[in-house]
Amino acid sequence: MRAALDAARAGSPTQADAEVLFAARGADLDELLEVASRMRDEGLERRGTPGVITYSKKVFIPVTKLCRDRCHYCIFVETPGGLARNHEPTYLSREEILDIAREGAALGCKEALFTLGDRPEDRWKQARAWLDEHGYASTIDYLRDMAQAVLEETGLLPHMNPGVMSWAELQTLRPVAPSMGMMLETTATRLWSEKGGVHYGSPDKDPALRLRVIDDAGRSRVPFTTGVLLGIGETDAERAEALFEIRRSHETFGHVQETIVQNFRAKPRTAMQNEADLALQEYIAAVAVARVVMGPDATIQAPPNLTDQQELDLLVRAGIDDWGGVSPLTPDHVNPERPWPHLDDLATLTRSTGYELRERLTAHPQYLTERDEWIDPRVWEHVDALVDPETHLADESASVVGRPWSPSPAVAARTTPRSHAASTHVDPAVRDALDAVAQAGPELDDAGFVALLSARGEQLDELSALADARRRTAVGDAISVVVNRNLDTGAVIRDPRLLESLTAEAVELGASEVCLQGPVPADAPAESYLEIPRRIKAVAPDLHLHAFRPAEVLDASRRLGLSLDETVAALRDAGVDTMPGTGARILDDDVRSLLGGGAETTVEQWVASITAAHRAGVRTTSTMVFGHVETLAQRVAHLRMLASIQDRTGGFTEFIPMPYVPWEALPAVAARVPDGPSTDDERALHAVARLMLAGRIDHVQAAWTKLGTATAQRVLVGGADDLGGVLLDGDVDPLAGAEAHRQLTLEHVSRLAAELGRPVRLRRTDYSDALAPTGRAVGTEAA
Ligand SMILES: O=c1nc2n(C[C@H](O)[C@H](O)[C@H](O)CO)c3cc(O)ccc3cc-2c(=O)[nH]1
Ligand SMILES: C[C@H]1O[C@@H](n2cnc3c(N)ncnc32)[C@H](O)[C@@H]1O
Ligand code: MET
Ligand code: SF4
Repeated sequence: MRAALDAARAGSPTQADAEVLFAARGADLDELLEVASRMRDEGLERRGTPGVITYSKKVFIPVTKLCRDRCHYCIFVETPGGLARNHEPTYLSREEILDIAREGAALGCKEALFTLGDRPEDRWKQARAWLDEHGYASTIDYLRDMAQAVLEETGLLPHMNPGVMSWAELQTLRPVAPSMGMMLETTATRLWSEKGGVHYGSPDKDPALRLRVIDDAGRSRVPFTTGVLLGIGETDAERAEALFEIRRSHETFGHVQETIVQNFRAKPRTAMQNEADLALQEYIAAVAVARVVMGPDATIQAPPNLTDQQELDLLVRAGIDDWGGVSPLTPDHVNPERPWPHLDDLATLTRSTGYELRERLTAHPQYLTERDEWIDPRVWEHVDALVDPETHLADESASVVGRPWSPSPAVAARTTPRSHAASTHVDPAVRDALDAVAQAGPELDDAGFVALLSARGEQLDELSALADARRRTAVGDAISVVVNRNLDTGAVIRDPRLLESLTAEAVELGASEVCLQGPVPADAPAESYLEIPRRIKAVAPDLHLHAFRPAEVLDASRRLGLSLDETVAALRDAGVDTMPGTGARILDDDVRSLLGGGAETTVEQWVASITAAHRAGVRTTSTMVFGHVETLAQRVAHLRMLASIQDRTGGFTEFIPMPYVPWEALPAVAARVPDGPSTDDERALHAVARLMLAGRIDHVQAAWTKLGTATAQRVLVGGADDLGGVLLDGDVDPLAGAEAHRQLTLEHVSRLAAELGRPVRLRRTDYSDALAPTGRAVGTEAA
């Protein structure tokens, strides 16, 4: 205990320290509280809000109480029979939802908390029937529509808490909600997998699945609320593990805006009705442990209705800086027997502990100051209307009224007033380059293109518009997409039957392409490079095979003892149709060695294998990874090099700009370069690529797995024309592809295009038209 307290004081408790600290009592607990308090104060000081404890004035909207899970502690969940007995609806109607939100707005509430059961349509035919009757494919689709209605009709900001969300569902909800959340609850898998555990029989409570949702929210740049639920059968070691998992995800993605430490309250009529509530000392210690694990810059939230009022001061001593959502109107439907304290009482109580109660918005200040990255442009205007521009907390005097919601992120971004400085920022070099490129197109000199890459504000909008016009002339208005699946070369070699079943499934799902990623492992025969394509073609002769990057072509050439030309010809004859031109990074050897730690192919090698492919009649994509250590001039030089290869070979099908993503980089690189490029940078690069490559490479792809779908849409109206592949996961082995879990459905693609007022074109890998797939799963998302 002594060592653990010292480690906490020094700001570096290990997971083992944390485990010990949960048991602090008496003088040890006093010391822990003091350390946690000090840490919280240090963080508040750094954020410029010393002595402030926040809350969000909210209404609670229980959209549906049906749920496919059956958590033993939950009193919120209902069966269709139970709903009928209570005269409660299957889903709250649009009018019921708007009534709650309107009444909340009148009381000054600024958050609409949508909390509901997980995917009820998968378990209850009544839920499925209700959605069908109202024209919704899923609960999540209904939720998106209702959040949009709340924004338009009332101005409240939605916070989404619908349980487990897929990557695509996160993308679906992001345009209507500045923040979302899902409690991790616990990492104790046994509570889920073993009979008798509180999560037994609840598919959405698999800790591995929940951790993936939390990570996916980070990848999607969604300000995210999560936390632990204590007292449901977990041990101190498991509590420590859960907190460290939340910390790990936040250290990777930077998105955990608050960590809730929620104490289980025993409920009547649940399987756990006879379990004791968590003892006060134990709970207080756990809150303090959460603070010392998450650190001074984190927000630690404890709900003020789950602890008795006369004991709330202990939570403040334990290091919280937030009370979460508090409602002057609606009950906490998850804990309906525990009313929230009156806001005046909460303010008085907070003041008596030496702190000031202040209202915040559903997204926390640090995410609102970087709204381009964290907040979808479609809710900027709604957020701007309620935020205090100094503190980025709530403007408590703002009037909460509905505002129009534009389906297009590009339109929303253009029409939301920018700060004065941003919109009037005029760079004379950019002005000259814009004028020149409008005349000269790709003939503009390098310095001109470098200037364009730094365009911002209205000048960036002008650049995007120029590129958009050039795109329209080159390829028309359709947004193209290919139905494909990724396969990991190593995975299909390790399991000898996987390749055939994944290929057959791809055909059945309606894919026109499979893409093999990664090298043949060193301990497998080099001939696998030829055998895998042959086996794929034996199962599916019409499937397009997109396989082997330059790094793999080089590896195959070395191991097969063939020249590059011979290698490519052999791969082609074995069934390879086209090759991914990935691994180009920035075509500059200094930059490459900085990024790859020496393991990277050289520029010469990359170019040699690409041009060998082109000579053999095998077309390739071309790529770039930007926004790390390279200069703007190096970006321009990279594009020039691709253009000159294309002038010689004509072998590139498209250009795919990929923003640098720190969490996919080598740890040493991520430590050096902790952030990816800004959205402005991404828009400028796509526009410049379109202008520089005009007449040479017709297609510029929006890499949605890396950009996120909102930024993908913005670059699709700023030079790009293609969405790449939908990346089906399938059911046989959903983890078989490198970008597993990040899949688009064709429905989702249609919606993204429709929001931009553009048609979709299904293409094959070579950009010829593809037949509409008849596959069973392309239109719907695998659950
Ligand atoms: O009233 C409640 N609000 C809950 N909230 C909402 C929370 O009070 C606020 O809405 C957030 O702090 C955002 O402002 C949650 C939000 C999440 O993202 C995840 C879990 C919860 C849990 C609860 C809860 O049990 N009761
Ligand atoms: C909204 C959040 O509330 C938590 N939750 C659900 N039931 C209870 C309960 N009886 N006591 C405390 N928290 C609960 C879950 O973790 C859920 O994610
Ligand atoms: N069902 C979701 C979950 O458990 C939402 C909160 S519980 C009512 O995460
Ligand atoms: S806690 Fe959430 S997932 Fe579990 S039964 Fe209740 S509503 Fe469903």
